[in-house]
Amino acid sequence: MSFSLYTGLEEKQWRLTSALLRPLSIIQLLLSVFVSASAPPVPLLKHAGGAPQPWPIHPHPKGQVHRSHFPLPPPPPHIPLFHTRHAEESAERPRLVTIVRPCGQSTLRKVTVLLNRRGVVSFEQLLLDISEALGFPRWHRARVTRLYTTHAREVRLNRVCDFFRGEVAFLALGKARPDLSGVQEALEELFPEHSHYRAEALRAWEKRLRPAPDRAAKADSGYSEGTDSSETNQETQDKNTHIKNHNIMHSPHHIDALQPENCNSDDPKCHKKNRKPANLPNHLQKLRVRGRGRERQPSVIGPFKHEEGLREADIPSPTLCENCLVRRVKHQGPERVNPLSGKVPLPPVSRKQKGSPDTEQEVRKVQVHISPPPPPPISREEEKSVAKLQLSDPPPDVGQIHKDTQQRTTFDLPSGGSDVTLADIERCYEIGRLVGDGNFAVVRECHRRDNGQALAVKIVERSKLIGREHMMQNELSLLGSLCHPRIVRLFAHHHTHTHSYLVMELVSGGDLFEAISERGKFSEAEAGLMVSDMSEALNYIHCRSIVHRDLKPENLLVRITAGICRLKLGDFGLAMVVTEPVFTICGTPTYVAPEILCETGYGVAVDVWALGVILYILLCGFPPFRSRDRDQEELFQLIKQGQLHFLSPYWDPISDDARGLVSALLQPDPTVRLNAQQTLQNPWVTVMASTSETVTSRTFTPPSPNHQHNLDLTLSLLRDWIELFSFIVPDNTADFVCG
Ligand SMILES: Nc1ncnc2c1ncn2[C@@H]1O[C@H](COP(=O)(O)OP(=O)(O)OP(=O)(O)O)[C@@H](O)[C@H]1O
Repeated sequence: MSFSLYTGLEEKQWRLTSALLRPLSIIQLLLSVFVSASAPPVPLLKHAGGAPQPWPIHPHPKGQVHRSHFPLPPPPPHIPLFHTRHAEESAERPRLVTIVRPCGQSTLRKVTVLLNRRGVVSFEQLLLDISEALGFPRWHRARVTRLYTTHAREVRLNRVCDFFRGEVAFLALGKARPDLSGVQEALEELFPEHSHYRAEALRAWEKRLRPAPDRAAKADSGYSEGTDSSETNQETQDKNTHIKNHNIMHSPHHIDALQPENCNSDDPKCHKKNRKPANLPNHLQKLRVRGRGRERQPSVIGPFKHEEGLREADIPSPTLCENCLVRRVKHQGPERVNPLSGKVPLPPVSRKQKGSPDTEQEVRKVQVHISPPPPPPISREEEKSVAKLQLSDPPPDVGQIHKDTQQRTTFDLPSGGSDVTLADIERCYEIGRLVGDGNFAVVRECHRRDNGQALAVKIVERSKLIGREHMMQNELSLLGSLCHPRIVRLFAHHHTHTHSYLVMELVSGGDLFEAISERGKFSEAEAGLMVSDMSEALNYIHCRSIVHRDLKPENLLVRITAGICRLKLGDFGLAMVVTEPVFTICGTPTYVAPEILCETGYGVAVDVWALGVILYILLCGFPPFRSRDRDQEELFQLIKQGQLHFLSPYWDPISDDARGLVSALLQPDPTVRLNAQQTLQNPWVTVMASTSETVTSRTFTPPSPNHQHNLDLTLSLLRDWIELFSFIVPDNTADFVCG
């Protein structure tokens, strides 16, 4: 789902909204207001439908980069960078973090704190504050001197951001080497119901705490008694454990990082995957991918510009269990004992606040929770739902579906309400690595336990949808009713008390946003094929009077065939059936059509506008409408004016036909704009698409038994390929996008 405009809201607003509905949030709100008093207020814009909707009129002063916003081309000074908030990924967003301190023979200690990045003055201070929160003042010999992720990765000086990313649980250690049983106990405390996850984490700890027969091996273990071990040890570790290092550096998910067997280091696919984790925060993705060997525009980096030493793999990602942790913390009423912390979250502990008597009082109030409350008994209803889940129809094979697009599969699974538990879902699906995340959901690869079929599961935290439940319903009812090769298939959906799980076709090539981030721009042939794919999908839904309303690269999933991107449309959170003009303002700023902004009523043509914006980006690497000062109001003015410029030199090599199509799609008047079917039939699209498809299919010509013949054929195809592309895009290799 996407609520980019709806929910480009400031943290405080979101918390305010949520707080009306959840008692704990009121406390969180107060805490976050307390810690982020410097954040500017954001006005609410009147929602066309009547209800006020949050609308981020002012750009975020910290310059955070929204995933929907591409890094803009650096050379011409008149092309600016612009950003909006991305509250979920914001490092400025206060984080609820649970920290457990294994204490050897004595009982472990645990605390959940609400931390704000802005309040952290230094890493040392953070350690001291956490230590104090756990009941170990700075003079105590058992004070906290090291912090580790649950998978044994040390949080170090230059990785303070780990604390403000997806990880929500950490282990705090002192100078003494911890024993494995203590760690195990801590993990049990954190993840009582997730034995598999615990086992993974424990394996990582076993490696980390491996006995050190000599100095080198000790360094390799990553834990030493010294205080300056981290960097040196890490370096040694990097050198000594090649495979592990390979995975740690590049794995998109730290569970993978601990499973070198999952990745064959000789497999180029594996290398590619590892090179750019799908779950990397967007601004860092851009930073890493596009910054290779170039000077970067500092503002692109946003709040992370001071963390240049950061590595991709250093960014942890949330895990299923950790999501559950967040969920649990969030859903406890303040009067109830928090199963993780034993108390409601504390305000951030920082040097700034430490002096204030209030904060110190809060810190002293920390009560250490030793044992988790017993799990709630499984009700009869839940038992029934397990049975239903297990007896449900299996999702059909994806290939089969596309052979027969008429085929419909019904899933007699519980939907709506709290019908199943996470344990039920885990019994049916093995939920694995993160493949993507959005504002409201994380998407993970999963496998059906009965037949091993690989699928994707989109996990939506329901609390994030408060007041927007209809968005989920849209996705379920509309996407569930569609069956087209260019549209991601929804197979089933399950709902627990707190989360919704949408089981979908797995599209393993990432999304178009990542592809653009990696490639910068595409040849006309590739762009033409992608436009053809998008138009097919749009034509299919528009014929059913469905408007997507959030067509953007993030919602286009990629399947790479012979190096060529084929697209599938996903995320129908904003989709709706349109029978008369719609006035609701929604979408994503870069792609929003002028008629949406003008509030004159709109229809399916808004998707075609977005298609035009995407085509423009595909061909040159930056969007057609850009605000010089990252001012969203200005951006909207530019969109409404609809004056299109094909900037030189970026557009110089691009054909008139391509430009013509861009202009026809970006017609401010929707009645003059091409529709999806006309786009599909556009001569440039048909030629480019067939060119790309021909090259793809020729590349896949079945090999002849004659090896030499095969070799010749490959070489000739390669020559064709090079000639073809150098003819279409003479400067195809030039990469001028945002270095
Ligand atoms: N079926 C799938 N297979 C593989 N990856 C997927 C799939 N569906 C989604 N993803 C990945 O997960 C990301 C987030 O998914 P999605 O856009 O549906 O979430 P969201 O929270 O609704 O997003 P938004 O930020 O637009 O609201 C996508 O950008 C994509 O990279």
